[in-house]
Amino acid sequence: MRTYFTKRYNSFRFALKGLGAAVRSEPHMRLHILSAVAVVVAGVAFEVNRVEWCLLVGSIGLVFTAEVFNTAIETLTNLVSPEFNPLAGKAKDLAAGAVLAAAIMAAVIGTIVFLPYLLRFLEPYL
Ligand SMILES: Nc1ncnc2c1ncn2[C@@H]1O[C@H](COP(=O)(O)OP(=O)(O)OP(=O)(O)O)[C@@H](O)[C@H]1O
Repeated sequence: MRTYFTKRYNSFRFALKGLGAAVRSEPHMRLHILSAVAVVVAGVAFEVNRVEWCLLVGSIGLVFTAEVFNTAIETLTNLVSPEFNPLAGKAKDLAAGAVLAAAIMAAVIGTIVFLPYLLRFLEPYL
């Protein structure tokens, strides 16, 4: 039983180590974190509702997840094929494409959520 919990605890630690490695090695990851902080600040400022929070947090999570997978695929590709290979390039381009798709969706969701609040906020000045 004790071994079971020690193993689960170690798996959790390794996963956190992976997240830390992604933040340290990937400038894009730091950009995503900065964007996420801006979204949370805007969400608090505009007092978005519960469903809107779920959409925003889901979008942030999707972009983070895609970036971590992208980093894993890049790392593995560099290990398996350090020399030029069209398939290695394709694998990296596909992984980067997944991050781009998630980021575009997040931007669309952010616009749908925040635009009405922004327009209401700016109404007196327009
Ligand atoms: N071994 C390779 N063989 C063929 N093409 C490659 C190879 N490595 C990289 N490429 C091409 O160069 C692009 C950039 O690769 P790179 O490894 O520099 O990733 P990156 O997007 O710059 O990642 P990061 O800036 O996060 O390190 C890839 O998307 C791919 O098109």
